[in-house]
Amino acid sequence: MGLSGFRGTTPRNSRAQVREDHSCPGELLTKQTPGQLRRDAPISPALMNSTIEQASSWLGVQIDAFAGRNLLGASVATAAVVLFVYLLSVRKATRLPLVNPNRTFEFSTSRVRKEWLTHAKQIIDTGLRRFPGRPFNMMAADVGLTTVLPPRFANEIRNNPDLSFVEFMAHLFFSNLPGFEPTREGMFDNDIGIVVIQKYLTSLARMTEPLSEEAEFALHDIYTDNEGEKVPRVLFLVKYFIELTTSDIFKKSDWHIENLKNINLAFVARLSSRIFLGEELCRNEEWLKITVNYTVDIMRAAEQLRQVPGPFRRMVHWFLPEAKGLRAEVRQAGDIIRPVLEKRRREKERHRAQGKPPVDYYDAIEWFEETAIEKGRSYDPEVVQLFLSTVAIHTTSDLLTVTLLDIARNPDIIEPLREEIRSVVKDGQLLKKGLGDMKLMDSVIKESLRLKPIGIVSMRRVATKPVSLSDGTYLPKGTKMAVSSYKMWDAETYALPDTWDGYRFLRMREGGGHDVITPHEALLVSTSERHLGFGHGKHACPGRFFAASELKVALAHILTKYDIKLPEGAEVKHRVTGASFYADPFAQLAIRRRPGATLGS
Ligand code: HEM
Repeated sequence: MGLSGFRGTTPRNSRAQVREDHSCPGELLTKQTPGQLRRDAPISPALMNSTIEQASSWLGVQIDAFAGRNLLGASVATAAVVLFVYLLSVRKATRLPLVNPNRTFEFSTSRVRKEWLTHAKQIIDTGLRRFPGRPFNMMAADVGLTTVLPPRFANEIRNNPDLSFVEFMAHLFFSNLPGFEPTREGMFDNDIGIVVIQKYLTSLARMTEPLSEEAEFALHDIYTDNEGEKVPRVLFLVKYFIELTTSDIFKKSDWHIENLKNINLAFVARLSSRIFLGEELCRNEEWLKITVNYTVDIMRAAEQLRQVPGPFRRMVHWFLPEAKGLRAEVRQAGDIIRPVLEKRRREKERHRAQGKPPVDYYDAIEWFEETAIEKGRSYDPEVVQLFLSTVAIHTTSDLLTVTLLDIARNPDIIEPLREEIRSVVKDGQLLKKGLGDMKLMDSVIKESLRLKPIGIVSMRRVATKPVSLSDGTYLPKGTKMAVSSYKMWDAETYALPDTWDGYRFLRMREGGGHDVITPHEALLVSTSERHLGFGHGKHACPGRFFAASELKVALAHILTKYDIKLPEGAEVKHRVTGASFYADPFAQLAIRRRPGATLGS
């Protein structure tokens, strides 16, 4: 994709630019100057190919190419030098103890990797216990050998320009393959995706009203106005008759039970889409399906591709059903978004010609367009929108689910929360200032994120240059690393760390409590090594301000309009898979519309 001279939306046929040569897959990703990344520039093989598998596949391709020209001897010598340098760096990296090594005579890491998927938390806990306060290595199923840093290193590494989130993501997903483009979008400092989040999705004053309006509509559709059990009409009549004639054996239940994760995904997709795509598209069923499914599908496709040896991935992805599905979703997203964008462009043109002021659209379709014009670059509207979907929808709905479950398990907090909501809603309206004044709600969400962040580690990075830590640990170029999140559950940091306490961060904010956090750190959007729920430092989540507002709007509507409780005997079991930590996908919530209730009533 050319970067000079704005050419509007990238034409369809130029979207999937797959390089057909056999050069190192890492060539598409590199640093331009410290802190400023760009694509399309060459990169040394050793930088990206940090696993033996990738290094040997790259060498294999080079040898084939040279052999064809009778230069086998020279290429083998070159290969030997590259391999030697590579092995040297691996040796240095492996000087750190490995917490989950292979058994004797076990030559493949497949058992260890499988075990990591189901027991990563225990593996990391073992490492933290065996090597207290010191970095150690673990073999991870997703990106291979990973150095785990204790939380005390979070501050030290947080703004290090030689530790790249970009390259970590490139390892995790296959960003250079068609269908995966959205995972590439946010990776570069000058990408319009990041710019739009930082510039527009942080100015929340105008956003509160449309979010709140959409919450009203979406709850009606998704949480429903149902004040009673969903019963087929005929059965209902039978029941009604029996009720009239007998006692209350069939007494109509006024609660309905829902899979919380599913309804929250649908709800958050609606709210987010209102801001990302505007009123016209935010209720488009096809789009809503894609915005929810694409993230899950990309994970599945990446998982499948990880099973394929490096050199074959560029070919295999064309036939892999999961990767085909991704390409179809990107195409469909384009079919939905491009006509709207084109219509707006024509309208702008007409207004310009007639000397009228442009229509004031307030959504990310418009912000991407403006930012692309400012930067003089072309872009794919569906790719940038799917980028937003991947970073925003599942993360936010996961936290909404966890928070609602925590509230349902601690029902004493419901009335104080409703009281707070009542105090900030003015004339039935929720404004940005009101969100800021929801201090108990802020504390409640932060507490739920503390106990169940999206990962058991945070700040996953790749070293783009050798890095030495303050304790003398040497991290060679290519080292993949993560910071342990254990301080979020540590008794030295938080009193009764395993207990959900909705008031915890409110007390800290007001300067009380025994916990060692400063009042500023107690805010939901603040990050620190003691709360890595949104990461920390240069790559801390830039969408957290938007997410915090969206969650407060969502919860204000839900809690004032619905009664909620856990179904009888229900147990909530959040899940850890590898380094990811998910809200219980089967958790159910009993919901009942509060008759006549409106926002803030
Ligand atoms: C409750 C919801 C969310 C949670 C828990 C969450 C969490 C995170 C975490 C843990 C990181 C990694 C930070 C690091 O490694 O230091 C991250 C990165 C990121 N998040 Fe979020 N996030 C949420 C919502 C959002 C939303 C709504 C957006 C966009 C609108 C967003 C955009 C991003 C982006 C673009 C990055 C990468 C930052 C970079 O490359 O520098 N997130 N998020």
